[in-house]
Amino acid sequence: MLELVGVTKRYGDRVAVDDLSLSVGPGQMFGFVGTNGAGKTTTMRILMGVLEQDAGQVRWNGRPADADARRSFGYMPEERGLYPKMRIREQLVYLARLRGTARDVAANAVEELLAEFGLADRGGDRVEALSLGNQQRVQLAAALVHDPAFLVLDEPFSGLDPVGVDALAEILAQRVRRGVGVLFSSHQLDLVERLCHAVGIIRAGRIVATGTVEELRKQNRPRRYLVAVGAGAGWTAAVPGVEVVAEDRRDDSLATTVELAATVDPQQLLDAARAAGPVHEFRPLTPSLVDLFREVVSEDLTESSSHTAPSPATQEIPA
Ligand SMILES: Nc1ncnc2c1ncn2[C@@H]1O[C@H](COP(=O)(O)OP(=O)(O)OP(=O)(O)O)[C@@H](O)[C@H]1O
Repeated sequence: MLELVGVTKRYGDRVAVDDLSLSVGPGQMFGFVGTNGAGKTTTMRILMGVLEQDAGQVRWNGRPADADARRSFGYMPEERGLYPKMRIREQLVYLARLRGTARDVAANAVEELLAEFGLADRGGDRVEALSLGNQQRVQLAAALVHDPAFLVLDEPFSGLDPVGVDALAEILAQRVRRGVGVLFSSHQLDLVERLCHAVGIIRAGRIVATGTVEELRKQNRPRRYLVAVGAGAGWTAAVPGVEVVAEDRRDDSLATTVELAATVDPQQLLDAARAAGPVHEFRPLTPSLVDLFREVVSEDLTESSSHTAPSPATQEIPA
């Protein structure tokens, strides 16, 4: 189990990570999402010991994470870090050896990984001879080469084509099935929603929502329904606590998106719709992670910016 407890990091006056806590269990895939400059990379660097936090703690299996613990982690840093002139096979063996893997074990692991990543015939090439997407695969292989117990991946899917995304997702899923915990950042929210057991949304250095996507949907969120009725507008007035969010005129009906107050039973809404005219469609609207993300990152921006000390030259603008 990996835990961050109350981690805070400042760069001068700027609070990049603010009292951040999260945990990722064994065999859990955790998606770390947030707007540009929200603090994801800083958090991951602290997790790996590349940066030191000003307050808080990184814990691994119930104890403060030390160098040994971190050696058992696999890391794909934002700045990447392959040697462009070095041959791929040689480089991966070297990185595994740095992490304490015996030479023959490393050599076998590298051959397996090259095959897994579809690079079996490129092992003798220099990194710089590969396409960017393939360099990315080698970078991921480098994070996996010492059979890590935990993976920290900064934007591992960026730059991969859809086939590469699926291949990497499967490689990670295999590790997860073997009990490896994975924390990765991504701006590809559809992918995060598809792959992750849990997500954490970070805004201005703080976790503003965390849990499964299903849990995030339920957290204090008004329920929305789409109702298409062969009648004019205004029928929703019959049910107190129903607010019309959008209306869309169709050939045979008016499709109304409504938000229900907690007191409203959706059956009342259906009854009112049927009383108004023939009901062509009636369904709850499930927000995607993109919808949830937009909601939580756009809430209370005035409050979120108040704990940073903005400098006009460097201030990030939340999306
Ligand atoms: N070395 C540094 N010196 C000063 N400020 C920094 C430094 N590194 C990061 N920051 C600031 O800390 C904040 C968090 O940055 P960080 O790179 O962790 O965000 P991020 O969520 O990874 O963003 P992105 O999605 O764009 O990669 C930003 O405001 C950034 O400008």
